[in-house]
Amino acid sequence: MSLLLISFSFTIKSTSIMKNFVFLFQQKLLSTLRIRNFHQSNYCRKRFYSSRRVETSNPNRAKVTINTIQNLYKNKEPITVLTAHDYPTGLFVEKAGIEVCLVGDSLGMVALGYQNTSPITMEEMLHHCRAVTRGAKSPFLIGDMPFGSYETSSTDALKNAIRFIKEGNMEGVKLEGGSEMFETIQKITRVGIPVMGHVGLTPQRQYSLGGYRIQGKTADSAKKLIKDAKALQEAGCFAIVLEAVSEPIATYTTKMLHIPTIGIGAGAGTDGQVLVQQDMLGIFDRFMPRFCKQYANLDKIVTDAIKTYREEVKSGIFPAKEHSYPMEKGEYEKFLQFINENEKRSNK
Ligand SMILES: Nc1nc(=O)c2c([nH]1)NC[C@@H]1CN(c3ccc(C(=O)N[C@@H](CCC(=O)O)C(=O)O)cc3)CN21
Ligand SMILES: CC(C)C(=O)C(=O)O
Repeated sequence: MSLLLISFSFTIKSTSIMKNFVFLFQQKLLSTLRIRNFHQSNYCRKRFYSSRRVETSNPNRAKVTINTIQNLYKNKEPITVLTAHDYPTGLFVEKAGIEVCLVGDSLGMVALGYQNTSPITMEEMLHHCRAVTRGAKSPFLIGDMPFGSYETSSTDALKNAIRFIKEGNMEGVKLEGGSEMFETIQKITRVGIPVMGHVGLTPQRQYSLGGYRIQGKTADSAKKLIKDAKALQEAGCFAIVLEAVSEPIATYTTKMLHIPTIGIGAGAGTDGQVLVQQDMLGIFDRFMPRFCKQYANLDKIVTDAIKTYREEVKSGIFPAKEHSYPMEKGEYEKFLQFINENEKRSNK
């Protein structure tokens, strides 16, 4: 028995010695690999990537979750939302510290040039959602359900909402409409997909609204808006966009609800604000709603830069020496000699 115990403890010891040995070996291997990787990456950068690297992520930002949004709301801190439609615009949202990134269907107009938001498809939206998430890592990500993807039945809506999560890498969806969307919103939120409601000016219904018209200007229209907002809250929305709504009614709705309202053209009384990125940067040529503040005139900056490039190519200023690649020393002479000899041979 004791012999058995001794041999048993010896086996344990020897396996633990073996384990230690393997561990040390792994550590050594890892450190060598790390050094190799370090050399390799430096080597790659120097030898193969002559382009300059730029900052691609924001390590100082914590991930924004639905809890962060609820905390902002509780603490009465305004919630900032901005649209993005691809990698660079997603990266701008990331770097500027915006809390919620909305891949809005307005991208159909501002990025794809459609006349309105009606034609954009699920496939187009998902393609843009994926691109945005490569740039916007920290913000809470909301995908906008396109016209026709959620109205036909609550099952269709749920299927498409799930596609936004699985194929678009989104964390929630937004859909337009009021009390008539109750069942649909319930169905989506019950499987754990956060839904952002959207009332007031609902651009997907522009034909029945008679165009992009401000809502909640009359008592009757205000009554309907309030009823709709309440229904969205009851259905389980975590927030509601109030678009182009008269300021008093947007403020009233905000006070009435216990979920945050995100305004666009709804005045200063909402819990957060959302703008279309191209509008506030001055790169959308079609219209500029009164509610939008233009924080930059990128159209002019970009067009001027491209004009200068064109002029410099025409006049020979670009490319300069620093934009060109030299050959290795003495190699061009060698090359010329080869050409000369070849010519002599073919002339014979
Ligand atoms: N680039 C862009 N920005 C947006 O804000 C936006 C889109 N696209 N596409 C979808 C909807 C359409 N939106 C719009 C478009 C125009 C007006 C507009 O011109 N409104 C008039 C007031 C009209 C009235 O008095 O009823 C204005 O002068 O602001 C408003 C909202 C908002 N959304
Ligand atoms: C304007 C915002 C709220 C939107 O719905 C969009 O960008 O499509």
